[in-house]
Amino acid sequence: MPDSSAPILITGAGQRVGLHCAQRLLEEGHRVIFTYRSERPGVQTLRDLGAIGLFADFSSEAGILVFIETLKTHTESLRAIVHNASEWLAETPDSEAEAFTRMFNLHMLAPYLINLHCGELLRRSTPADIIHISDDVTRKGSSKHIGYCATKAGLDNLTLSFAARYAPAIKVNGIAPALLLFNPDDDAAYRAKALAKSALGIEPGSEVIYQSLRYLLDNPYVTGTTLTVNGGRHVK
Ligand SMILES: NC(=O)C1=CN([C@@H]2O[C@H](COP(=O)(O)OP(=O)(O)OC[C@H]3O[C@@H](n4cnc5c(N)ncnc54)[C@H](OP(=O)(O)O)[C@@H]3O)[C@@H](O)[C@H]2O)C=CC1
Ligand SMILES: Nc1nc2c(c(=O)[nH]1)N=C([C@H](O)[C@@H](O)CO)CN2
Repeated sequence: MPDSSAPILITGAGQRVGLHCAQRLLEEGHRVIFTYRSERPGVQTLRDLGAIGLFADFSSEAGILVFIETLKTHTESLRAIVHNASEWLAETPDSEAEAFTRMFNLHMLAPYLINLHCGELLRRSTPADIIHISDDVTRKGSSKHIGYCATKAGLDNLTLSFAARYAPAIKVNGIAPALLLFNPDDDAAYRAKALAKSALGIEPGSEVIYQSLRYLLDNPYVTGTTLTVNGGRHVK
């Protein structure tokens, strides 16, 4: 059974992948602290399961720093930090810079500042992990989500730097998924096109990320690695 004394922090867990992973961590005996930006049914679900929910908006430096201070009033240690919160924004006319800045803050500045300011909380747990949820698309770039892809690529680089900085006390790894879950407004044509991009051709759902998370949490000899979970897009 995992050591349930130090909680796991997972960001953006009010829905979809984050909610699923938080629920699975709770099922397996971990204490969980999660962040949410919007009040959703999943937020109450996690509270009812005993998790601590903290509001956080990582779209600005101020919001990130306020969260860090709030977190430290709720725990003196952390088993792991899972940086899951994300926005998948395409380029839209006249809002390119605003969207880029939001995603830079969310995908890079928040993990950077949280990792730096919470290193001591992680050092009070053995083992200790940081896990960045990135995106397989960083392998080749994206013509339609340029800012998203660039900021996720920056997150991949943070994995390398923090792995070097925090070894051997804290393992730092990434998970780079391709399609996991469609969004409600994805039409049939989009869904067929997306499924055709991978060798395995499925919409796997959130459990494949929990399986990857479990592997990284349990394996004492993996750091500085980003796991590709992409259905074989790279061999298609
Ligand atoms: N879904 C997929 O197919 C794929 C997902 N990924 C990655 O996997 C992870 C999980 O994906 P998915 O579950 O679809 O993610 P979502 O798009 O559902 O986003 C997760 C959460 O991030 C939170 N969030 C967004 N912006 C902010 C912000 N400024 N401050 C704080 N929280 C914020 C949202 O909170 P709220 O709802 O409270 O506003 C949301 O619930 C993400 O990192 C994503 O990039 C990678 C490839 C494919
Ligand atoms: N924060 C999010 N990031 C991503 C999402 C999402 O819904 N939220 N979705 C995708 C797509 O599924 C893409 O992988 C399909 O090719 C990517 N990132």
